[in-house]
Amino acid sequence: MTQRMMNTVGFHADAEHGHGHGQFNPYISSNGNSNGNGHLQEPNGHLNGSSGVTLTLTNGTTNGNGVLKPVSRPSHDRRKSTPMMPTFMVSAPGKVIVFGEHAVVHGKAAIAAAISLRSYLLVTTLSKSRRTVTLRFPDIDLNHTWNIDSLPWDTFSHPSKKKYYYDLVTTLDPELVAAIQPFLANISTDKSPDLRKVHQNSAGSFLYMFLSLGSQSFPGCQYTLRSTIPIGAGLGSSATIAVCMSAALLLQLRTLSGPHPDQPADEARLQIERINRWAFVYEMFIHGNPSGVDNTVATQGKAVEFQRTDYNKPPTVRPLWDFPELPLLLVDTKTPKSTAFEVAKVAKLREKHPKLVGAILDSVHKVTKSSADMIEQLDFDTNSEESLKELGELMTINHGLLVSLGVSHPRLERVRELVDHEGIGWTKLTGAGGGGCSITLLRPGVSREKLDRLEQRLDEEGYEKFETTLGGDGVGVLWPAVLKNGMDEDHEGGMEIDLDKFLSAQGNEGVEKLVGVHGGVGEREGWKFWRVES
Ligand SMILES: Nc1ncnc2c1ncn2[C@@H]1O[C@H](COP(=O)(O)OP(=O)(O)O)[C@@H](O)[C@H]1O
Ligand SMILES: C[C@@](O)(CCOP(=O)(O)O)CC(=O)O
Repeated sequence: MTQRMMNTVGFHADAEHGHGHGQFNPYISSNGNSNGNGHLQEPNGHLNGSSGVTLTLTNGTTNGNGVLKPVSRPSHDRRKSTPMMPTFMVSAPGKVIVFGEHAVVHGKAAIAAAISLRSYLLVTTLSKSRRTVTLRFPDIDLNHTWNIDSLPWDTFSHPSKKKYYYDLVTTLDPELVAAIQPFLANISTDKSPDLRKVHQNSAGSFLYMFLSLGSQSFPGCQYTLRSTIPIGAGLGSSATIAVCMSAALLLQLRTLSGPHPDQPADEARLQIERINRWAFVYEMFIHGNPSGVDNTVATQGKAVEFQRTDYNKPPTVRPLWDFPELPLLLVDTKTPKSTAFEVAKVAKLREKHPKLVGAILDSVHKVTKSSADMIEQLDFDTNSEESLKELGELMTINHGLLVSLGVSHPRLERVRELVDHEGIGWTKLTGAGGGGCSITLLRPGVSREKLDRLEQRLDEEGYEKFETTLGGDGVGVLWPAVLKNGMDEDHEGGMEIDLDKFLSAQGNEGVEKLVGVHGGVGEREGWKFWRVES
């Protein structure tokens, strides 16, 4: 029988959610109206922007579990101070592109699936008197603090520039990018030029989003990120950070409803859409010309067919609910690459040979569409050699087309060669190429001996093998940051995740054990997700 991943990951009856600590509710203010979708409207009929939301929500109180409850007050009341937000956490998954990378940047279709490796962002609100915002990204040795009041709010809030949380932003405004530059100048001056550039890029993406969405009244806070995804390996690490940051800021601004157990799928979809839109802005700053597929999968999770034909419009995203649990081997070449560089290389090649490269991109598109059709056929069976062979052949073709676009790497070709030599399966690069990761669809019934031999060779040659499942949940929220993790629990059976614990968790295992969405034992109580699967 065909094994379908959707049965194995992340699906629980709603009744299991919403108990324990911190459940979100749509926040309807006393003077704001709901538009029927649980979204706030200003009296003038417009949806609130970030500043509007801050205003209308300052009358919320918590129920002791960090759940905000709307409280009515007459409109002439003095504005009261916002109760301090509990420390909370957001998380987003990495991805593999199964078909269609690079072609997707040029308007063709791609299929991508979420993986179980994830990024985790802890958001700590500071006391009212501390007017600073800090990025703490220990994985890349970045720790930088700005004074909130010194940031260029005037430039970003000018009526000709101001953007709201519901806006679709498809290009970066050069004037706003320029306004940020002075605030990047003194970052990591003691680090190597390359690392400094990475830090400035991360910080720039953050500031662009923070200044676009926030306002000067934003509380002081610290954003601490840890990730179990290898950086720059083609598994969408940057998109996970983009999604975590977007979700965190939108939650801080209280512009999101949910996630909560009885949330209608349509409403959940809208929240996901909003998070995704701002994650795309972050990605634009990091990569220049992203397709949006990475942030879409990191937000929505599961597996999707994605296509963006017009960059001024949202992409077409078709969830592949029945995406099969493919027997995949994920190999990291441990060769760093730059997505921006590889994407620019293909664009240059296309400029030089428009017809030829156009034909290659069209072929990739056809491969992607054929594989989507194949996967969705009822008789596709992950235990059948025939089904896997058909899909595997499409992977081989896709890889060949990527080679002809010039984005493979000798280390990727070496994996393919080793796999082909043993007749173990079908291999293609995944992500931007130029290094990074490959995926191999394993042929059923391959002997353990052959697999061991391959693993030994890969090990000897400095490759790293990852075990991951495909199609897990998208962006998740832990509000407040309290978890049952079998460690040092309090009398209520939960453990507060504080900054020190988070920073001192040892390696990927330590992070997973402390805060992991799954923690190795299925979905954990506490983490909540926007459910869009209907
Ligand atoms: N754990 C992390 N902590 C901080 N920043 C990260 C982390 N992982 C990724 N990034 C950011 O994402 C960039 C890598 O993105 P990219 O080149 O697209 O690789 P990937 O293929 O993994 O997405 C890094 O340069 C950094 O800016
Ligand atoms: C090459 C591309 O299709 C995927 C890049 O993925 P990654 O950054 O290598 O994880 C670019 C994009 O879709 O924006």
